[in-house]
Amino acid sequence: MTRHLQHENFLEKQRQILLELGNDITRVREKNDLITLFSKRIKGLFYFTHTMITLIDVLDDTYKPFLLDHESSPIRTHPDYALLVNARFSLDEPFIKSVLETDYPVIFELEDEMAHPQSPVFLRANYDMGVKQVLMMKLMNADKPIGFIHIYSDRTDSFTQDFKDIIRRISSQLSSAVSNIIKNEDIRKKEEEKSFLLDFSNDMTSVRTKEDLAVVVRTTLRKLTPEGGYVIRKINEDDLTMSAYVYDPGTARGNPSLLKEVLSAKFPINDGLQNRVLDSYIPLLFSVSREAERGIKSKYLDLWQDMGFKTMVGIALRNGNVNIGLLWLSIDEINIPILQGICAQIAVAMNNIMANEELLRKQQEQSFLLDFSNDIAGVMAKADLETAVFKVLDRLLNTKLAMLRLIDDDGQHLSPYMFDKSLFEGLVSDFDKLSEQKITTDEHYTALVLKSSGALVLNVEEQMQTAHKQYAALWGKTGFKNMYAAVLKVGDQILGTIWMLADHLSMPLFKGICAQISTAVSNIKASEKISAYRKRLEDENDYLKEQIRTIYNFSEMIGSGKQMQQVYRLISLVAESNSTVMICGETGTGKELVARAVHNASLRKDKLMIKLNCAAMPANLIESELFGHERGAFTGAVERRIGKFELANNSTLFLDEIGEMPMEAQVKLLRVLQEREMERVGGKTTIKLDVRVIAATNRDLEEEVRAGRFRSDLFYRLNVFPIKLPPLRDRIEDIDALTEFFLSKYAKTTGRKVTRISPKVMQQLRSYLWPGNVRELEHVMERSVLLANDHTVREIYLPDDSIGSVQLSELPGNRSLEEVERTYIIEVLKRCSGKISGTGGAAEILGIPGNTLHSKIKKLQIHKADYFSN
Ligand SMILES: Nc1ncnc2c1ncn2[C@@H]1O[C@H](COP(=O)(O)OP(=O)(O)OP(=O)(O)O)[C@@H](O)[C@H]1O
Repeated sequence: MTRHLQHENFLEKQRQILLELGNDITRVREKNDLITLFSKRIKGLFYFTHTMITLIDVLDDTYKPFLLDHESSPIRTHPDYALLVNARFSLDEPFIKSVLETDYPVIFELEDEMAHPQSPVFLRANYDMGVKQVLMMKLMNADKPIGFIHIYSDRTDSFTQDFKDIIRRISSQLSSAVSNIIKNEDIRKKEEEKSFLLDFSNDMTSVRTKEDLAVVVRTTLRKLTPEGGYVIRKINEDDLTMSAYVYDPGTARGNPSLLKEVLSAKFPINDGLQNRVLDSYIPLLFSVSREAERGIKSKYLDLWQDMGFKTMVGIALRNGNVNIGLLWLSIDEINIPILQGICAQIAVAMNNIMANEELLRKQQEQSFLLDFSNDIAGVMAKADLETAVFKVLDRLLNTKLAMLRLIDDDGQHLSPYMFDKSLFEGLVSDFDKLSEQKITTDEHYTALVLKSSGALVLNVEEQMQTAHKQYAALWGKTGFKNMYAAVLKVGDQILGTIWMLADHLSMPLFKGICAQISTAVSNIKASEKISAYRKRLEDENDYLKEQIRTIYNFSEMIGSGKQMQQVYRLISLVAESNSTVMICGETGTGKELVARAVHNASLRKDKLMIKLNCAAMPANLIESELFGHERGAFTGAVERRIGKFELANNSTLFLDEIGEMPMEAQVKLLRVLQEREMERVGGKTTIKLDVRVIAATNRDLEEEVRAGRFRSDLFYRLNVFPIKLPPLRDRIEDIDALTEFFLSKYAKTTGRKVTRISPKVMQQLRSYLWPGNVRELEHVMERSVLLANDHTVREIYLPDDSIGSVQLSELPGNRSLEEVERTYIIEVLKRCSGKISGTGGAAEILGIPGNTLHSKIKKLQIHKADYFSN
């Protein structure tokens, strides 16, 4: 075959191969097919060992392997092969620059290149594996270099002019094929990103809690970086620091105590690293070692180094424009859209979780406060408050009552009221002494809390650095981080201050607890005041009872004559029984005294005897007086009133002047005496009674019964144990003793030193008839003591000397007592010009109540004509 023919054949073959290569290139879908097909076809024409296509990255002025002809590459057994495949090579060195400068293929002898240290390392690897030459040509797209085709040969004469021509001719086809592959890869990558984010977004819809979030984020990030670790840090309430929120150290193994420390620490936002992430709108990639070299001292950097994380990407987590935290992820390569997509969704989820947590916290706080309010509602004593407070603090966990101080009555001082003794046990030797101290409202911390809006929180460590560290030093010893203080007040009234130690306490919860303690303290104080007041009343009551007992002492009944001896005997007999006693006797004979003597000698003596004067009550009121009434029982009954019967329950009811009781009331009284129970007027409930009744009258009740003015059945009910008191004129033997008794009694009460009575006066006293009985004698003596000029009573002032003496001298021995009384009353009435009661009235002179005089007038049938006639 001629040379020419040979050449023609070669050209034909070349055309054929180039045509096939063109077809191949248009069909290529898988990027590595391109290089293998290319190699195969070209190898049909020329000799070479292997080829490679590298791509330029304009972002960092590098180029990196893109398509590799693995199978035929002699360097695939080279120890650095794996590194080289993933390496990036600088565009800023003479070797590659010479390729970029020309539109033609360039051939290099590797032997020569080994002399240039700047030449890319892949040349050295090829050289090491016996490669001698390399043909390089840039690949262009739209007038811009996008990469290079490398063809290597282990011979020195492979790259002939024909070879170079062919490469130059197919370079544009190769370029567009590479561009297409890049475009396709881009599209596929975007689709993958989309479906990745879609999957993530689907997973995120089920996230409700921090724990859910941790699971979804871990699964997703593992897909991006199977071995990487991450931490999501949340900005703390102080807006100055960040703490770990959700994390996963990945497969890295680090120092566990360092990990624990970093996870529980608060890191300042402005640490030179985190602030850069928060300020950036795109994810930032950091080299851990470079940042450490730059002088960033954060502990988490030490941890990353310890865990072997080389590069970390930081992405801000934002809600709208507000930073809420950041994500640190250990990863080598960053895919900005994916990371931004993930972080946007994490931020939304975190926001929802935090809102949920806040809602839950509020609900928990409310139910907590409700429980506390139930516990504290009925508290009326300090001990109960103490129990309730310690119980609530126990439930709060790690919160202690350091001190509750109350403002003294002077408004200037505060005294300790309550505190947790166990808190300071063993910390201060003389805490008891310290806790007893009163402080003033000017004391630094007290003034601080009083000036506050109601509550404040003090950082113990910070306070220990201040000039006022006396208390802070003590707080510091307890180990708690914060002191929570509040003013205890109800309305505008400040009651005191409260101090609680805790590491963390929700302010709304603390305020809620303090408000309830305030109410309880105020209730306790009020209740203590009421108790003190009641105690005083009880003491006064005891004193009064004692007084009454002394005044009306059984033993102070004067008179030891035969008749009075009999009376005493009857009193002793009946006292201890519960029998109804009926005391009869003229006015002033001492019926009430006897009634009290019976009561005081009875088992009911510790209770007050209740007295009702039946004559002094209008008939229409006596019923309500006896039985009480309900509100609205009748016009004027504006509120419920307790009647004498109810008051006398378990004691004695003394019904004085029973003979004057109106008939209607007599019926009601009878019913109570029979049934021992009653209802209030207008009331529906029956009240059981245990009342001992003592009645007294100066009327002849049997006569009253006969005359139809007193119910016989009631009379028999009352007249169970009658005691009849003799008139004074029938027991002249007692007059001396009584006179002596009243003399000393009134000398004492008036402060006059009157000690004796002249024999003349004594004689007068003995001979007087004493219509007003002992009461009259008592009054006479009271007046006489006041009028005496020296130590001796030399004159007495009887109502009217003339009456007494005249009557005495004129008294015929055969007149009945009634007649004498009648004459005497008529005389007195005459002197008073018919005036019966009131000042200067006959009743006053006679020393008897007006009603008694009225009854006597009626009984003795004294008519106006008798005393108005002359
Ligand atoms: N035996 C006595 N010893 C000392 N004081 C007496 C004695 N009897 C009566 N008195 C005194 O006389 C006064 C009148 O007594 P009291 O009120 O008990 O009489 P009364 O019979 O109930 O009178 P009236 O029927 O008017 O109610 C009282 O101050 C009482 O202390």
